[in-house]
Amino acid sequence: MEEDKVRGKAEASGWPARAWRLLSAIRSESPLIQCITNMVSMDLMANTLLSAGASPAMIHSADEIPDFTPHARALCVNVGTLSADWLPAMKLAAQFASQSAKPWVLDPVAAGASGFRLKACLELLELKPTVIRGNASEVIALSKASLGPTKGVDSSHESTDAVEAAKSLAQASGAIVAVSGAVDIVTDGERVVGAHNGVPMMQRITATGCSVTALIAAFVAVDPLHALEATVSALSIFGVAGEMGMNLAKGPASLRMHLIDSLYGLDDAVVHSRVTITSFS
Ligand SMILES: Nc1ncnc2c1ncn2[C@@H]1O[C@H](COP(=O)(O)OP(=O)(O)OP(=O)(O)O)[C@@H](O)[C@H]1O
Ligand SMILES: Cc1ncsc1CCO
Ligand SMILES: [Mg+2]
Repeated sequence: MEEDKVRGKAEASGWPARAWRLLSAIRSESPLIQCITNMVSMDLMANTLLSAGASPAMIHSADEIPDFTPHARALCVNVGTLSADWLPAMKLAAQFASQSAKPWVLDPVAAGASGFRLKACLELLELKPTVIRGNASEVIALSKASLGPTKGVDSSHESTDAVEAAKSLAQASGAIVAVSGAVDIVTDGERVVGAHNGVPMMQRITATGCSVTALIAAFVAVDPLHALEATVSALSIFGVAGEMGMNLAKGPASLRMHLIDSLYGLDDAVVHSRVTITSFS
């Protein structure tokens, strides 16, 4: 009943139509998305982008960035398996994106887990990401610029614990900040919007967070002037794919497969009936 009310409110706001329009734009335009990401996530991230209709390229060598990055419609930078030799390429690609006013999205994986990682994330923040997407612990660590109680790449907090941290990070950085969790929170520092889709089993598949960050890059690529709306749409669509996939899954491994199939097969009717996005302020 409560859920019906939330869905009704979301429907009235036009979010499902917007999410469907953006997914359709990705399918028709097939934007090229450059991903510099961790080694765990490469496969799921590339397959997530392909199943949504985008064109992924996992190109991370600094030697290639001057030639390649100008051709990408958006860039995704993820520090999950960071080492000192990868950081300069991440920065170079972010600089190219920023200079050419192309959207780029930062995933600050385990930002509070070590001083090296936190410093790297803070340096990347200086290069003005369009969107930052992390779990609650990552957003809290980045917002406070301090090491945190950490379970490594997994969150020790709920997304709703990180609303104030997300708002202050958005204000300080100028980026849209997204916090994934049971409710995905998205803010520009003033407005706060939530996407209520997804299933808890998505946390049991490694790199679903990384993959939705890349999906955000694809959504922002097709609507760069509305980064908040594109970000929350991507999170909701990925969550809907998880919900549809869960209907067929027996556990995390089959959910991984069915989530990708469901993302590929999403249609107007499913998007309109399931996308649940509400404003918090
Ligand atoms: N309790 C939950 N209920 C519904 N969906 C969830 C829940 N927790 C996470 N999700 C969804 O799972 C996806 C991954 O979010 P999560 O917060 O686990 O990212 P993450 O910690 O960065 O993951 P990773 O580092 O493995 O990539 C998001 O799409 C999010 O909406
Ligand atoms: C498990 C893991 N370790 C470093 S990155 C990564 C993928 C999820 O963030
Ligand atoms: Mg993550």
